Amino acid sequence: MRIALLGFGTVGKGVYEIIKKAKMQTQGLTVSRILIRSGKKKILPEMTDSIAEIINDDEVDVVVEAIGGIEPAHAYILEALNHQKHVVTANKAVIAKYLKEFTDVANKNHVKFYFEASVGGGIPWIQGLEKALRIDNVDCISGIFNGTSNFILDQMSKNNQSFAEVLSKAQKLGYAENDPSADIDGVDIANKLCISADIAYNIKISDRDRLPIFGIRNIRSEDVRYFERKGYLVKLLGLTHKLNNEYDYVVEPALMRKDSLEANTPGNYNLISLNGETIGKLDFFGQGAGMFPTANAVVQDILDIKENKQHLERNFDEKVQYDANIFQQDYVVRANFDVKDLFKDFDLIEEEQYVYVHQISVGKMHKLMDFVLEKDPRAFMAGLPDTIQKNVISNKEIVNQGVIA
Ligand SMILES: NC(=O)C1=CN([C@@H]2O[C@H](COP(=O)(O)OP(=O)(O)OC[C@H]3O[C@@H](n4cnc5c(N)ncnc54)[C@H](OP(=O)(O)O)[C@@H]3O)[C@@H](O)[C@H]2O)C=CC1
Ligand SMILES: N[C@@H](CC=O)C(=O)O
Repeated sequence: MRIALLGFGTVGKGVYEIIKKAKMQTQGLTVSRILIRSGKKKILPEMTDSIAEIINDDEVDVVVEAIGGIEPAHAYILEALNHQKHVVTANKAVIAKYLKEFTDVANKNHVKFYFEASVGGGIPWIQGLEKALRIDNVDCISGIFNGTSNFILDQMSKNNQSFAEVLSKAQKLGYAENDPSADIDGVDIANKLCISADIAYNIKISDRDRLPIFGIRNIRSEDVRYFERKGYLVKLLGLTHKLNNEYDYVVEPALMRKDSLEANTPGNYNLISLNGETIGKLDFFGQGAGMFPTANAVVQDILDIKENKQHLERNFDEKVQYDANIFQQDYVVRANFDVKDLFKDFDLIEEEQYVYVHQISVGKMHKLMDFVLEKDPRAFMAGLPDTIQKNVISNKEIVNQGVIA
């Protein structure tokens, strides 16, 4: 099986190295072409700067897209599929946007489009989710989906290092995105949660602007210390529930009890959980970022193609509506002005520079935080998932509160 790598950065190099090792299972795999940018030195004989050369090479069976970003990745993937080449990618940004289009084009051309590495790095999460869906409806997905932000929060907590110091370390280790703001502002998690929800609920999330996303850009060492004194570690979580024909969705910092699985997820590790009707809560744990864990997942997809292993078929056509207010929970806010008036409709407790807001819906909280940020762009907030419950002003029945309850 002949493979063309598009991009020779962290992931591309990792795939190349794993395949070169030629272990029993990877025998028969050859990297025959590598796309690099024009003007870059061709240090390997397989290197080319011509995408047309790759697309028109009849001997290339699988194209691995590892350049990242939206364009030209989107165009290259479509070209490869339309030339009857299987495609494997780790690029969650482009998949979150075009999963349905890629799936349709792959089906039309009778080739595979596989993307295990795009969510959870080396963790077999997509396959685990798809396997759960063979039997169960999945009504909750939650967890730590980003290695860089988890690494930052972990190091800030364990080594008392500053945010900037640890971010630069995560970049050197190859965990962070080209533009690391995607990692720290929650956008990378939002992409991974969209892909997971698309598969779990068989939908296409398109209106991304409505989704509540709050990152860890504003967290300070003093916040980390204060929450630790209260018995919590801060984690950046993604969470979605499905209730009948509605789903919610949020990316936000959360205070996790020190003995929880999330609090004990270290470094670049991810912990992703689902809740299924008969399987109950199922947790997936492993390295969510980095060269070899990610490349490992890419090579697993290539082997699945070689062995003609089918993944779950989805048409992403279910009609499930987004609702920002299915659940409510307690939140804590830090701002440099008095926020009590803004949250006057809720029970409040003030402690040091923090205000705890009792039982506010996720959608309402994120809306009010937009006002807080207008006055104090450095303000921070975190949810307390231990307190999550069905929104009292909604009369929806909770069938199952899922993994976080
Ligand atoms: N790193 C990780 O831990 C993980 C990464 N991913 C995803 O994998 C993908 C690749 O990430 P990663 O390897 O870390 O990124 P890198 O930036 O390390 O590598 C990308 C490579 O692609 C090259 N490239 C970019 N555009 C082009 C182009 N138009 N033509 C040819 N080459 C191009 C870049 O060249 P140049 O250096 O010249 O810009 C670079 O060498 C991304 O989508 C990322 O989100 C997914 C899971 C984990
Ligand atoms: N930047 C991402 C890489 C893997 O998806 C992360 O840190 O998780």
